[in-house]
Amino acid sequence: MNYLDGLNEAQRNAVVNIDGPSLVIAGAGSGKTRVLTFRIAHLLQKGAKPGSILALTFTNKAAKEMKERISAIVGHNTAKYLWMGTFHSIFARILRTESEVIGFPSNFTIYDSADSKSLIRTIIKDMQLDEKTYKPNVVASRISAAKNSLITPPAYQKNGQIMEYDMSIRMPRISEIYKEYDRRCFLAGAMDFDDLLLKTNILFRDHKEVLEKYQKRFDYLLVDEYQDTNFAQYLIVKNLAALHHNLCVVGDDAQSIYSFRGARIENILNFQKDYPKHHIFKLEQNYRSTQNIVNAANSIIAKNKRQIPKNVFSEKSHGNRIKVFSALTDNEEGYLVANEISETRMRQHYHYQDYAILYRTNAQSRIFEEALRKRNIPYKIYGGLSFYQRKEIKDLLSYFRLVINPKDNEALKRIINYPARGIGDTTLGKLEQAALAAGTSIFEVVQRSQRENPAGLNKGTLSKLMDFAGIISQFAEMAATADAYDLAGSVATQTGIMKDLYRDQTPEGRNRFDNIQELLNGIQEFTINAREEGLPNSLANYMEDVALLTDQDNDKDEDRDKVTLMTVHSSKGLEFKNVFVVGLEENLFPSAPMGANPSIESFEEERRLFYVALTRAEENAYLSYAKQRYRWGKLDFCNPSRFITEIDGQYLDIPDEDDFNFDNEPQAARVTANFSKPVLPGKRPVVENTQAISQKLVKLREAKKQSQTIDGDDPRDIQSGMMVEHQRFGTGKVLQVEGAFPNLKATVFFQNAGQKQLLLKFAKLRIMR
Ligand SMILES: Nc1ncnc2c1ncn2[C@@H]1O[C@H](COP(=O)(O)OP(=O)(O)OP(=O)(O)O)[C@@H](O)[C@H]1O
Ligand SMILES: [Mg+2]
Repeated sequence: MNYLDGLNEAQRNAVVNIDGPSLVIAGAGSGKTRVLTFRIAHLLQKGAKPGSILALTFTNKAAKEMKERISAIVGHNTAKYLWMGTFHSIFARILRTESEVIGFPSNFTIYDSADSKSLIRTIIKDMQLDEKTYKPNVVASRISAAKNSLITPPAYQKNGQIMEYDMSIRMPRISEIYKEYDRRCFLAGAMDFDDLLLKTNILFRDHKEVLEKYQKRFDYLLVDEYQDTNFAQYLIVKNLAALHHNLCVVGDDAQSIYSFRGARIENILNFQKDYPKHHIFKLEQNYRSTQNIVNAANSIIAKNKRQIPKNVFSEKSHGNRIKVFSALTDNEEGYLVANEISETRMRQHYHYQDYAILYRTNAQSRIFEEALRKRNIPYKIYGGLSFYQRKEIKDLLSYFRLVINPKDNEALKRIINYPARGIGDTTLGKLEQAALAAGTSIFEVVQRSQRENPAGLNKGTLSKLMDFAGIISQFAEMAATADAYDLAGSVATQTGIMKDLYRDQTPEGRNRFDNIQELLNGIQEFTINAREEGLPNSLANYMEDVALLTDQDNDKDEDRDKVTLMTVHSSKGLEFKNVFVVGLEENLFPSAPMGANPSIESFEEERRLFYVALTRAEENAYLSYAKQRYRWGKLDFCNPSRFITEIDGQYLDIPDEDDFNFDNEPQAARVTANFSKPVLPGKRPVVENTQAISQKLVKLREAKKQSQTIDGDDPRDIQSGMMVEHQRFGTGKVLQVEGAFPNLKATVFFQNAGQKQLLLKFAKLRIMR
């Protein structure tokens, strides 16, 4: 079959018109990524060289899948030469080749966000600022935002608006921290994630010959998820495409969800201005989801003011309505979801991998993990603390980093005394200060110590430092010839890390040991694969892959048939047969408005995020919320999210439908009307109004539940010490009853479900006599 047969007419047009700038703008699931994939295959069929095509995707996984599909059409030996990956991985690769002209070694380290924060914290301390005022997280995100807008330290200092803002948040010295941070990264031969884009821009700006080389190399540029590019990315693409103008971008303004990381929806809106001679392609048919899901998603995104009008329809079956789960507690929400997975999997022969649970914040995963574990449902989590961020893994990786780039100060600080070799914090502090004073790296000072002793250390310490420098140098020598696996294995054993972990026979200790084994297995696999592909297989090459992993990327083969747990942000571009969008409560999703005057933009972004979540579903979508939830260590009473009420009621399956009163919609309409008006300073009509409505809904439902009092005993009869039975949690003992009727609250310890706080009027407890 010809590959073009797998496309509809609009898609085919977008694939075969290969010359000049093209914009493919279309709703979720309409085949944008497919068009991009087939367009590349088509270019290759028309004789373009694979090495002249650059495709930028949002995750490495997306790039890999795209490459596999293209391989299936044109053959692996052609496809393997394509330049395909995330912005960060592609430009890291280019920087490795070109970095020397901007003063960085080609083996520069990529600092992850933990390294960046740790360095920022050190600088705050060295500047004798208070960490309570200068919160490292806030400083880090200010620096990151500046970099994504291509604002260098000198420009930062000169920018009145920025400086004023920093004053207003009482951190007037962020500009100095930024400057020092930049200097120390440079001394350490390190770039953080944002630098990969910033330094590429600097490279192209200051070295026209380098820019020209890549402009000539890439005849064709393609970008997926263009709506989430930031200014730094936008400018790189614009510069690279300036010679041939063969730039094809695909995106959906309704799915722009990364403004907090500097993404600019304008990039897609301005494409037409930037390239007056462009072609525009609109795709309208959604191939992913049932009609019910597509219609529901359309009904909610229509409420956003700022958008390019789009028509999206599905010709798949009508499908089921979207089920809404209303849970009493966050624990019950977990239970309901796990239960539904078990039941539908059995009944409809789904696999575990056909399910995804999507939440707004990583912290919500725990409840679902517990619920799934109780039912023996296998799952995998994306994001959060990844495998590579675990202490033992980071320790070993820090050795690798130091061996590859001895200037890497953050790595050195982590392992100079691990395993313990008697080099204390005071010594390290002295070394670091000596390095800063001399404008060099800590390792350099360590090496010089024997001759010059610049840090003024005693003999015993000096000899320990020499031993340390000796091992690192020995590995560095080995690195010149050894492959990744041999070198990694030597480091793990000869440093004593393996022995140290082996000695700890507690379950956690064994777990750590296993993790290191797992890491080494991964390195072995990398080494073998690279050798088979004829690609470089040094430890430096392996580390490059690890440094550039994104949230979606830590997928392993053994993870195949598992339920997926991830944030909505990381679900972008993916699809699952069954999707649970959970935690749909005001102030959670949509998240709590920021600052005193929440902007319309930020609400609209939350709505786009919800649109992304809903449109991941192919066959069934579920929405759930809890009325009580533990957040920040205390029990909160929650209102259902406005997003539930904003969906046209005909697409929903709500347990007690009349509570939500969709046929009679003046209230919901009022919410929308207010929503589109600017929010006046000091007034928050949007928030108050919806909350009032949500509260009303909850009250209506509560009243109804009370009038039904199924089975449960009168809450007033329940006393501490009694054995009680709960419909779902089973048998438990009442530990405490507090509050006044009708709002009596009990703490109950359930044999199988653990300790729970329950509002007795909902809990329907039966006293066991
Ligand atoms: N013409 C077609 N025939 C059959 N299946 C198609 C066709 N076009 C797209 N699909 C399928 O529809 C699904 C959605 O396509 P794709 O992921 O490319 O959409 P998208 O527009 O990139 O979505 P998103 O906005 O979520 O990134 C995929 O499973 C894809 O294979
Ligand atoms: Mg896509």
